[in-house]
Amino acid sequence: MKIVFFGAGNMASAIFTGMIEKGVVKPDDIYITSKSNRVAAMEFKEELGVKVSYDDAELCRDADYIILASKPQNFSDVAKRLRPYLEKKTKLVSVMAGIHIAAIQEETGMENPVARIMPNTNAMVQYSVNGIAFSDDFSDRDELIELMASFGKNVVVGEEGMDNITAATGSGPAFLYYIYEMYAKSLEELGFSKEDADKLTRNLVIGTGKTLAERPESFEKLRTDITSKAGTTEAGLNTLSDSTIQEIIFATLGSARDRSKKLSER
Ligand SMILES: NC(=O)C1=CN([C@@H]2O[C@H](COP(=O)(O)OP(=O)(O)OC[C@H]3O[C@@H](n4cnc5c(N)ncnc54)[C@H](OP(=O)(O)O)[C@@H]3O)[C@@H](O)[C@H]2O)C=CC1
Ligand SMILES: O=C(O)[C@@H]1CCC=N1
Repeated sequence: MKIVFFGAGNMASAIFTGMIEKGVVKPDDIYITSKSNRVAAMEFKEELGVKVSYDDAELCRDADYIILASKPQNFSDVAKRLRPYLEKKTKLVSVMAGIHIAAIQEETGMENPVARIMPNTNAMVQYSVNGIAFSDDFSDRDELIELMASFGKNVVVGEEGMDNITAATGSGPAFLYYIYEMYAKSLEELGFSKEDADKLTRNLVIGTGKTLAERPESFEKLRTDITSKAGTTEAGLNTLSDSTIQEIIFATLGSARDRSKKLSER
């Protein structure tokens, strides 16, 4: 198997590190290339044993998958690198937000099979949530689904579902980090030192995440288990649910989804 990453940034490295750590591909099967940051690429070569190349003919030769992992605005440059050498049998897998399958086929000029995937940075700890949408001619879908299962849980959607997935779980970790940031800031306001506020918030989140991983009960049940009649949790929740938190979250996801749609207007 030969998997080539065009882009070796946050998302690409989260994916190939996840795949290698789970052992579904050998480091030797992975080629990476970047635009200009050769130092970062060489560090991955040293740490993980992946291959680094800037020879586009070598990269494209006999590739099973080419992963498009640049920013959407750099895609035209990537397509320019691919066009002279891309082979018809190679499947393209795009991580880029908001670029449609048809646009990828048009820019690369070959109409290769394309899958759009939308993971998140939790791929680094093998806990991504991945949306996947396939072009009609994409064969052997299970192989890609299995590769992606090495770094997260998969949800196959139609291409029209990708804008929502991008908002919900692609950008999702950033929304949650922002909430944790505000939680820690509030702990500082209560009087904790910055260091303790960070430690308390971080471990609260880790512990809650581990509980969710182990207990299948609904969010509501887990919440009510903690809420004593006329106790502290109830008092806090009365304030939390009085405010417009669901509306704020819904509006946040809506803005992210709309931006994903806008990015696809090329
Ligand atoms: N970050 C996230 O949480 C998520 C990101 N995505 C998507 O993943 C994609 C990448 O994002 P992210 O990893 O954060 O971005 P980064 O900026 O971290 O990485 C972008 C990479 O693309 C490389 N690149 C740019 N131009 C070219 C080129 N012409 N040829 C080859 N490589 C090139 C860059 O190389 P160099 O460093 O040399 O410039 C860099 O390695 C985006 O399209 C984004 O929509 C999807 C899900 C989640
Ligand atoms: O912010 C972005 O556009 C990308 C897509 C999802 C997460 N990061």
